[in-house]
Amino acid sequence: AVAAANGNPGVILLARRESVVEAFSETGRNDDALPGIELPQTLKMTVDPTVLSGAAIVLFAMPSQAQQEAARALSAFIGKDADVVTCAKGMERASGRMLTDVLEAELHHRRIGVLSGPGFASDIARGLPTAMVVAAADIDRASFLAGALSGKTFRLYPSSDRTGVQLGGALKNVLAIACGIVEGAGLGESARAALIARGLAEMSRFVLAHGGDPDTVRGLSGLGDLVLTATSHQSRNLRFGVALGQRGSASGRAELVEGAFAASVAARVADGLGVDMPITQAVAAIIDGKTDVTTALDQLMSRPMTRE
Ligand SMILES: NC(=O)C1=CN([C@@H]2O[C@H](COP(=O)(O)OP(=O)(O)OC[C@H]3O[C@@H](n4cnc5c(N)ncnc54)[C@H](OP(=O)(O)O)[C@@H]3O)[C@@H](O)[C@H]2O)C=CC1
Ligand SMILES: O=C(CO)COP(=O)(O)O
Repeated sequence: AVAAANGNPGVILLARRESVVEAFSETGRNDDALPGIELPQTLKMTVDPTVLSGAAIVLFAMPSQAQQEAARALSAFIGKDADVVTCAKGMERASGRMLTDVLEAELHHRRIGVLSGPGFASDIARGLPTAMVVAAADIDRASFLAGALSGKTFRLYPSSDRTGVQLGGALKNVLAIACGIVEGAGLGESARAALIARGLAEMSRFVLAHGGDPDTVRGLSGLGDLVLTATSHQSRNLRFGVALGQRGSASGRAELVEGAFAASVAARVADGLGVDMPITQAVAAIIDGKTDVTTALDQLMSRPMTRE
């Protein structure tokens, strides 16, 4: 929607359900996803995947665990010269792969980018000021994407560190859950600040182990998104964590909580790589029902002292 609002001609939203397209043509809105928000009149919507063949930029905006399935289903329709950009914040649960690796494996020979950073969909769609980052292996491609998608209220910074940008987005969700747990359990705002700072150190180590730039997570994707989702109740990850902290242990979730997937994937991958990620490990153990909040906190606080 923001790409259409920014004056790009021919922006098409490919929906899965005919009912979404019908509702949009009647109301000019998609109340399922963005209740009450008027979408740009220049936006077109369809369920016909053949529209992808003419697209120069294809944004993959479905949840992380659906990206492979969607790529497989849509691969034949996407042109060979298209830039395909994942907007999801996660890692593939079964394999532990980064989403750029998932898309590269499915969409041979297309350029795969990443869009991430602090921005609630409803804020962006309402035209509130937002700054995010778009990464491509080639910085010139990232600059092209930033120029094509940015507008007066939506500012994209180009980056060539796809690894740092996407892992920042995936891991901040885990830390937002941790901050929610701290809030729900009434552990205080000092504890939240400590989690943000130590969580950022975990992110850096994980990014470095994947060959990315550890400094990337101090930018919009990473610190920026963590500040947003660790403090705003608009965040589904934060709200999920608050409920966990109030109950003391895990139970079901009604909406998409990407960090609940990312916690166990990142914990498993970190174990395999020998990367120290105590907060992520604790969140994964609480969600998987292997420990409770009180025990996890005791373990975090009794870890051997190390230099910051
Ligand atoms: N919401 C937000 O504020 C932000 C979200 N993100 C990230 O974007 C990603 C999507 O989040 P969000 O939009 O909130 O999630 P939603 O659960 O709202 O899903 C988004 C869309 O994905 C579609 N979808 C689900 N499964 C599939 C599939 N297998 N194939 C094709 N399409 C599918 C859904 O279609 P249908 O409607 O038919 O179910 C829906 O239209 C997440 O990784 C999230 O972290 C990033 C920044 C901000
Ligand atoms: O990533 C987001 C904003 O940057 C959205 O966060 P939630 O998925 O926690 O709602």
